[in-house]
Amino acid sequence: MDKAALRRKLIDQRLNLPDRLLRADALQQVMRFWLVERPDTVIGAYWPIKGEFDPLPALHRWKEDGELQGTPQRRKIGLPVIDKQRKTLSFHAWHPGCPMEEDAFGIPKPKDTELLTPTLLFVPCVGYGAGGYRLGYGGGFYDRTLAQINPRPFTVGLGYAEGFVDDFEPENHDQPLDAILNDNGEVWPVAGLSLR
Ligand SMILES: Nc1nc2c(c(=O)[nH]1)N(C=O)[C@@H](CNc1ccc(C(=O)N[C@@H](CCC(=O)O)C(=O)O)cc1)CN2
Ligand SMILES: Nc1ncnc2c1ncn2[C@@H]1O[C@H](COP(=O)(O)OP(=O)(O)OP(=O)(O)O)[C@@H](O)[C@H]1O
Repeated sequence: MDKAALRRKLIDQRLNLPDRLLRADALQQVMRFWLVERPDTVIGAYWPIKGEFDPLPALHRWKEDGELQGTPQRRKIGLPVIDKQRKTLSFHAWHPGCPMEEDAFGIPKPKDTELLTPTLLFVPCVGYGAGGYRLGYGGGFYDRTLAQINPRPFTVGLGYAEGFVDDFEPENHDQPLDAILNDNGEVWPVAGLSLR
């Protein structure tokens, strides 16, 4: 199957997931437990489209949990803003109810908020495979951004279990993710397997 057809199949399957609410709930739980071990105070995420898992409720709670730490911690959430010339992403502060506008793809993005430097990025996956490789919508935005960004944030793919592609073949420009979480838990890196 070519990449475009695989993309269509996976998006269609995701839009028609019968038990998406249960799965979304499970993945939010997985995210929240996973985040407990992390030192980050600035996290980049995304505004969900096309049946993507919504990471924002769990992140908003993570942000509020920051205030409850022994020493209260100011935590920030960023959403992607497309740089049209460079075809890369930058991340701008978001909080519920903050002013938004639509980007070139009709996706809401924060309007004129602070530019952030996330140390952790949650990356939406249409599909994903062994080795932390992911399939996106084909814009190459994350690949291009990750190829240039310095220092590189820790990257964590998010997707439902259905998005796993058994025989996914990465291309040269594909940037592998450091971890992948789905509704069953952390599925990459695989415990006991160390390639890097
Ligand atoms: N929620 C979310 N926001 C995101 C991304 C993402 O993957 N998810 N992006 C991650 O990069 C960037 C936007 N990238 C996008 C790239 C293409 C399309 C899109 O709709 N493309 C057309 C044509 C695709 C094709 O040529 O096959 C389409 O799907 O109809 C949407 C967003 C930034 N924001
Ligand atoms: N580092 C890079 N520099 C220049 N072009 C790149 C780079 N990485 C990827 N591209 C280009 O981006 C295009 C799309 O790549 P690909 O199909 O892997 O996107 P994707 O990962 O599905 O999309 P996205 O990252 O936007 O979700 C490819 O044609 C590729 O040539």
